[in-house]
Amino acid sequence: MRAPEIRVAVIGAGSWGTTVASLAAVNTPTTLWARRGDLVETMRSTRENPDYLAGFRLPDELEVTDSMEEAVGSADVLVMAVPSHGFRDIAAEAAGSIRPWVPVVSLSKGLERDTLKRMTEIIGDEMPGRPAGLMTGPNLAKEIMAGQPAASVVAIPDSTIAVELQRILSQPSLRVYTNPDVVGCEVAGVVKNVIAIAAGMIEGMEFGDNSRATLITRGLAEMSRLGVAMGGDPYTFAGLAGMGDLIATCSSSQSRNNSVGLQLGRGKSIEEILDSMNMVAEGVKSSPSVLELARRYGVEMPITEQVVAVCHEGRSARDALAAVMARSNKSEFD
Ligand SMILES: NC(=O)C1=CN([C@@H]2O[C@H](COP(=O)(O)OP(=O)(O)OC[C@H]3O[C@@H](n4cnc5c(N)ncnc54)[C@H](O)[C@@H]3O)[C@@H](O)[C@H]2O)C=CC1
Ligand SMILES: O=C(CO)COP(=O)(O)O
Repeated sequence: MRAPEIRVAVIGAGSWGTTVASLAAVNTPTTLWARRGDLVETMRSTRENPDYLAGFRLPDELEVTDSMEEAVGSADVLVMAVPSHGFRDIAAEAAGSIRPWVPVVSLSKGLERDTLKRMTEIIGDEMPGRPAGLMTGPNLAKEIMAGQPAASVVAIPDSTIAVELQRILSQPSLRVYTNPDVVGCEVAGVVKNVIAIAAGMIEGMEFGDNSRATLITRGLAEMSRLGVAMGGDPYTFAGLAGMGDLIATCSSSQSRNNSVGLQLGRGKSIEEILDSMNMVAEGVKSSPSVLELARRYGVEMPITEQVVAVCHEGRSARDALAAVMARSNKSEFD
């Protein structure tokens, strides 16, 4: 049953923003904001987002606009679906229209390049005083849009808001769990993209299941080390936001991060790969920021180190693999 009292605005009409707006629209009045007026016109007339989700019908209830004031001015919940590199500018723009009490939920799995800030920290800077949280988990947009069974996590400190967001975003095919650990969930979403690039490289070099399982497990160790050092709950990394999303992204040919890694593993240059994509692979830009955080918090992240070397310093995937394999002997839990 619809709950007309809560109005949702989703800012950013890429594949994930369009998907989450479509989920919410079935439960409650929802407006999707896109930067480009031509895309808004196309979505209105065809009920499809051909640039990012071709072939999927948008629910009739979903409203679309390119007016920030129209989308945000009357919203009771603001969902930010903009990639991390544009997040602050768009948050600042939305801040001009948002009402003072409205919770803000980030969907983005990246860090701000120069400040190393998480998206909820940017929300705190640009829209101070609003409750800030995120939605994350193993959620490849097209599978969610297709109604395949899956689960997500909503992380926000206020449990009343968390339960309301859970209600608005849930579907018969999507179970939404709550988790109060904002830092852990957010760090997990960022680091899994970096590890997924490495998983793609493994596949691109034509290694098999043992190699991928090793990479995922050691990637989880890196993610947990950094997340716990930053104040996250260790259990978060064994959950949907951590292990769940890591497995999905490291195993899926639909993942953009995995696909970048696959092509790197086959010997393509990073410039060539990025030039051919109209979508965002957050791990490329956030890997140096993750490494800087690791140094700041005094934790080792050897896989991340190699992803940075391949994506930004011209190292080959084979040399990167050789470097991690040649590390000194360790205990599994060091
Ligand atoms: N696609 C997916 O399956 C999932 C994506 N995410 C995260 O959601 C965030 C958004 O990604 P997608 O929706 O996949 O995007 P996308 O890759 O499908 O499309 C990019 C979107 O970002 C917009 N954009 C690009 N540069 C921008 C800028 N400088 N300022 C404002 N907008 C800009 C484009 O207009 C477009 O709407 C990312 O952080 C991603 O990690 C999270 C979960 C699932
Ligand atoms: O975050 C995602 C799945 O949970 C999407 O991953 P990619 O950005 O690599 O496509």
